[in-house]
Amino acid sequence: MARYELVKRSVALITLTNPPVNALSSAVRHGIAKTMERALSDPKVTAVVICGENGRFCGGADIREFAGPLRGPPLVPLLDLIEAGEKPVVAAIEGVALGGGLELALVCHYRIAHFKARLGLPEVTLGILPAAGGTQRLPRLIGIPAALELITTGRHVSAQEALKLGIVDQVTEQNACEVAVEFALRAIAKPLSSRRLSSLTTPCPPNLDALLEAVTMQIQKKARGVMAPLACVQAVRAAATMPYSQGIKRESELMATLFHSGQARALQYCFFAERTAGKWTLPSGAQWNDTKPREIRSAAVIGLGTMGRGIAVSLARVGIPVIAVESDKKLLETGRQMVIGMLERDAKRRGVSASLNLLKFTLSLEDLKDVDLVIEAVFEDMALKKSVFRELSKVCRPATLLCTNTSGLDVDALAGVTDRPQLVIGMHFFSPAHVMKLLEVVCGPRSSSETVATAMSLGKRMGKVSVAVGNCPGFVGNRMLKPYSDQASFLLEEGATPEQIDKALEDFGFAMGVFRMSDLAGLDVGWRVRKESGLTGPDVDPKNPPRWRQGRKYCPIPDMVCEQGRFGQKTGRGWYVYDKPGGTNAKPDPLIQNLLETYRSRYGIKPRNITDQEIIERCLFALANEGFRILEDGIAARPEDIDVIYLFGYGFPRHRGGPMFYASMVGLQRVLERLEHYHQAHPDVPHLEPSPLLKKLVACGSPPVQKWREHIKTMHSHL
Ligand SMILES: CC(C)(COP(=O)(O)OP(=O)(O)OC[C@H]1O[C@@H](n2cnc3c(N)ncnc32)[C@H](O)[C@@H]1OP(=O)(O)O)[C@@H](O)C(=O)NCCC(=O)NCCSC(=O)/C=C/CCCCCCCCCCCCC(=O)O
Repeated sequence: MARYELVKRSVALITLTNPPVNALSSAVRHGIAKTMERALSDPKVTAVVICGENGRFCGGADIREFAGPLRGPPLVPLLDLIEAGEKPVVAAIEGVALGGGLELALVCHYRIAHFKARLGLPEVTLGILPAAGGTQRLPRLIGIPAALELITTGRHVSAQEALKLGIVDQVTEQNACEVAVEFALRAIAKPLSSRRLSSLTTPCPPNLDALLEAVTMQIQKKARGVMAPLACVQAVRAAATMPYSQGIKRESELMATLFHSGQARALQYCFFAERTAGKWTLPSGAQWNDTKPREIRSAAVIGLGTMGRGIAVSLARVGIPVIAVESDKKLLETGRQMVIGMLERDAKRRGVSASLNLLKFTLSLEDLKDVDLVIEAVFEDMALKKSVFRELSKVCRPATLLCTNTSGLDVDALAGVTDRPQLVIGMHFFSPAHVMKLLEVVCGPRSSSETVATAMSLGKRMGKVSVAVGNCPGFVGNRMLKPYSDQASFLLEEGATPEQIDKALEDFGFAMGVFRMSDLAGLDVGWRVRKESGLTGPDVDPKNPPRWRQGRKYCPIPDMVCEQGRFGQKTGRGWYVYDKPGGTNAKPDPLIQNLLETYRSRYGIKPRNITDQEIIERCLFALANEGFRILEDGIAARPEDIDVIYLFGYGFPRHRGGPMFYASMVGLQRVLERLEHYHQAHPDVPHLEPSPLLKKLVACGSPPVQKWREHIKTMHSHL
């Protein structure tokens, strides 16, 4: 796990060999300990270079080991030993030096980085802190403000920024290993004491307390309830106020508070879930690693509304020529200006030039005859979409992939009007499409494996986290949203207020509660969908009981809010009132309070006191309950896929792991009991009846989330 060679007759070259990222597993730590001992004790060796195999220095501690008992040599004494050695040690950083990888580099006396390398201490994103001396050595090297920023955010820096900050000594465009060996030979005669970071005094700003206080407040505002960044601040404070020997103890105490925490487990689960989500499998057996995607050299986007614009920008900025189509001249011109503006701003932010030459705008679908792939992003109306797909089927060459950006309509019905149903697939982007990372790739029953592979690979190329899902109304994300927001509406009926529900959800960790989020998205969107599905509006039979639709209890309060022209932020009024249309400062509105009181008295509902616990349980357990049904129906292949969709598309707090992981952390038995309790208390409220899969998992002893698949794999898959 660490190779040893003698190069240039006197330099010991130690190569970490644990592909793909040379993580510091127990075996690698053993390897480092053994090879370092050999290098330090061999009189022929005058200097040491440490590098990583396959052009990657080291991706840090082996995160998979955190779940089990800790074995092998502990990192801190091993790293202290390297730093204390009397022979110069040079880190040759290629690829990445992250977490424990950077901490390893920090105990080397010199650091040479390849110009493409990235460095950072991302432990905070895994719910822990850089506990191999990183919180003590980095501040000593680059000062408190810069170290605090890197450690509390986990941000990666480029080699060039690392050089400016003083993290590395040299950046090279050549082979970093060879440069490091030459560097090591020159370092032999130089004294090492000033290169041992643990022996340095941390350069301290005069306003240390104020700085730490400001950063703490910033963290509390941005990452409410998240523990790791706050522990990082305390560890950095120790670097500023204590000698290394005490600081490292404080670092380890703080690590002990985080290491086994639910937040650390959730965040580490998210890390792996995100990577698992890209590994799709179809019922045919075709999967991500045996199906070659087609190369997409050109694309088209139909419709330049909010979604279409964002999609066009997402394609063009990764170098794909895009033809954008609108139905009339005025809309085309507005869309053109918007797309160009967005692309220019995006390029400016990234410090690159805007690829405007890749864009073409047209009114004619005929211009799409030669493109490799089309993404339809017209109004969410089945008849309109069908007419577009019929037309595309006529004008595009037979091999063109036809994708729809519907947020919930039947992808197979669209495939059915084309001459190539196997090349039709859903690509459900989230708004704003050039910003949001999530892409639901909706596989119809007739989508070919090559089509799935191509859509998934295009998503990755656009920097999206792509998840393959099956075809059903609302797919995964929007299907689950309904039980969640329905519970919130029923809670309003029963006595809660929008601000109380939002506060409970925001205290749980959501950036915005369900009502603030609806105000942001626009209440008219859901109203239109409800009208189209006959839940409200003129199509409802007047003899229908007012709070009953399609055989279920129905809460009409959201419709009543819309009937008053309150469409959310854009109209200055929705569930809240705003200082102006488009304003963002949400204030509770007495008119909504009146509306709720009038409604309750009209239907003889006696408002009751609703606790935050009930809000969280009813909204989130109903959400997860629908997730279990989605797994049963084979619409999502694994709970990880659902969680990734909720993390990246719906702002589910990452430190809670996603709705399915959260349910497993609460305990499936408890979730089942609470759903049964609420279902008994409110038998007519939909979505509270526990799903068969939840009951089955509890009956099987509540296996961990990674094992649920074993209990559902025999079920029918729509994927
Ligand atoms: C940028 C990357 C490195 C590479 O990205 P990319 O090229 O896109 O590749 P990926 O798809 O992401 O990854 C490829 C596969 O590699 C797996 N992987 C990646 N990194 C790791 C890792 N660090 N460990 C394990 N596995 C890893 C990944 O899952 C992929 O696998 P697969 O192909 O899907 O199967 C990118 O991967 C990346 O960003 N990686 C993570 C970098 C990171 O976050 N590093 C920090 C890790 S944590 C760390 O280093 C901590 C250091 C402190 C050490 C503390 C020691 C423990 C002390 C314990 C104290 C306990 C107190 C207890 C108290 C008590 O019990 O009493």
